[in-house]
Amino acid sequence: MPHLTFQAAVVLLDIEGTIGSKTFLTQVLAPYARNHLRTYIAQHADLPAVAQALQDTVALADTPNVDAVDTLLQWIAEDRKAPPLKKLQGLVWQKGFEGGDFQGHLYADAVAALQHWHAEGLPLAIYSSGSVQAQHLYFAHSVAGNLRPWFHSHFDTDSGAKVEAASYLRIAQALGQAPAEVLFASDSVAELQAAQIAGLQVVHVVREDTAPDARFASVQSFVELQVQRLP
Ligand SMILES: CSCCC(=O)C(=O)COP(=O)(O)O
Ligand SMILES: [Mg+2]
Repeated sequence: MPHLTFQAAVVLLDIEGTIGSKTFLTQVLAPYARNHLRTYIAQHADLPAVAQALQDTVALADTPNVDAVDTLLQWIAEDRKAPPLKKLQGLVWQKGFEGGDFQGHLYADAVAALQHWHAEGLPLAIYSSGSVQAQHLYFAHSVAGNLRPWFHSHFDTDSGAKVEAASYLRIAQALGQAPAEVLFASDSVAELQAAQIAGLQVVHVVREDTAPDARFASVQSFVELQVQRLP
């Protein structure tokens, strides 16, 4: 039974730890990227997106003069949400998603809530560190089938870092909504703090591997959350 009710014009959702499990990223997607990254880059170095990501990796690297691929592999090991890594991961994962090696993980309660909100005409948007291209793959090849039509918009760190309030203001503007009319759901307290500073409504999603935080209204499952659509 729902015990938390919000009124919103758009629901903006984080992926990892919120609607999908963290372990899918750490146990499935990250190892796949680790195993295929070097070969992928060698075969696609002429693609502008790959060349740009390599250039950005060198610019962001903590240690100068280290091979860009070694830096990227180190970032995978640390689960670093570095934008050039996330862009490259999306490209590397394409074959795995399209070939059926894995499907985007989604919690059953999240699928039910997304389906319900979509059927009610409530626009749904995603804001993830995963690139928009990777998000498209994730939902086109999810455990619940092709859910891409359910989503109105996708945002990644091209809109700014997820821990900066300005990013949420940009997203609200892109959605054509006042910040207060957007509800943001995430497992990350730092993200919720940034979104709240920007004026969004926020809800903390506390899954099995997330520490609760008394500062935020929270749910353990989307079954507990009701969203009434603002006109
Ligand atoms: C959609 S790509 C897979 C998820 C991913 O790479 C990621 O970094 C998820 O981060 P989030 O901001 O959704 O917690
Ligand atoms: Mg997350």
